[in-house]
Amino acid sequence: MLLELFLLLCLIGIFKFVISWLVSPQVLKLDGKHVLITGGSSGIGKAMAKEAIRRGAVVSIMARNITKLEAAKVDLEKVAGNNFKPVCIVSVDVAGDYEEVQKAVQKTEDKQGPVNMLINCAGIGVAKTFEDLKIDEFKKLMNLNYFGSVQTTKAVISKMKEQGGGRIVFISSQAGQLGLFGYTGYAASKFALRGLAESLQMEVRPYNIYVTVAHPPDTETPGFEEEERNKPEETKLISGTSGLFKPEAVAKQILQDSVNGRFCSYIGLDGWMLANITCGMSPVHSMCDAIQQVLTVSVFRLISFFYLCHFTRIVRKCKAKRDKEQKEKME
Ligand SMILES: NC(=O)C1=CN([C@@H]2O[C@H](COP(=O)(O)OP(=O)(O)OC[C@H]3O[C@@H](n4cnc5c(N)ncnc54)[C@H](OP(=O)(O)O)[C@@H]3O)[C@@H](O)[C@H]2O)C=CC1
Ligand SMILES: CCCCCCCCCCCCCCCC(=O)[C@@H](N)CO
Repeated sequence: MLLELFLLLCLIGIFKFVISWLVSPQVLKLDGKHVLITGGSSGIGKAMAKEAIRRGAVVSIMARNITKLEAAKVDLEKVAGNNFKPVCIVSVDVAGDYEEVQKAVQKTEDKQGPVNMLINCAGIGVAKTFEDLKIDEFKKLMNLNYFGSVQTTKAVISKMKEQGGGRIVFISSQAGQLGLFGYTGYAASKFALRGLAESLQMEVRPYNIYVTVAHPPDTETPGFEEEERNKPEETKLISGTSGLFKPEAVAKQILQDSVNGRFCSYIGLDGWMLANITCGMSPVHSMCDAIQQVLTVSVFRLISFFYLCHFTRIVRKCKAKRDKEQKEKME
């Protein structure tokens, strides 16, 4: 009995030691730090810019449309109140020419100093069946959602290493954790970010740089409204299980997770389950997270069968409904 207790204590000790060695990020104080946000003129990116300003950061935003950028600048500068710091705006296509992206990043650094936190939020959601998605749409999704993030990250990483630390955030999606109806192009582009982020994290950890991949559910943004217009019924119903969130709540969570140096950022109950079930071999943030993952993976896998059953039924029902409608039309 005593020996068993001793062995158990030893095991806990070793576990604790391993985890503490795996990660020990310090919380990054955003006050006075330069936060650069791609896609910062709308939706989640704009909400993140607001949250960063509230925390005292110096903010730059990049997007293509200059009118939207200027309008966002006015809105964002109101948030700061007495603590006014001008927001730097730069118009650039993050999925375009790499030299242009480099120049754009340089412009923000000339004004606001070296980037302490990069948030890759420029992206687009397109929901269509595999058959309906055009090859050009597949390419556009990968080009913007994946390569866009590669380009801006590449443009900041060397200086961030030299500075001795920082944060990189990739905005993926819950559709970057599981594939679902309508997202053959979109989910692939978001899954790609995870491979990039895991590999990059291993490379840059010795430089005190922490990478975060955020997996938001449906969020009420202009981009989401646009995506909803011709979204298949199946995608709407399946995504709907995770609910619809406010950009402010999503942004707050992601920023908090990034300053804490967490690899995975999620929100909501489904988000929590998905984060645990898809943890794979991603970096672990704390003892608490490690225990949660070890204990919940198999239970959540079991629960996932019920979700999958539910999704299969949705797909079958929608097909039956469509077949019936088509038959009625023919008659
Ligand atoms: N809303 C949702 O339900 C969810 C969204 N996400 C992800 O969050 C991110 C933001 O989404 P959301 O806030 O809804 O999107 P919005 O459409 O509201 O905002 C997108 C932003 O990205 C900018 N942008 C788009 N294309 C480019 C480009 N080529 N170069 C530079 N900037 C660009 C847009 O400005 P401009 O057009 O002027 O360039 C805009 O500022 C996306 O990556 C999306 O996939 C993830 C999960 C859920
Ligand atoms: C234990 C198992 C738990 C399983 C939970 C499953 C929940 C699945 C919901 C998937 C939602 C996908 C939303 C994508 C939103 C998005 O990225 C677009 N709106 C972008 O515009």
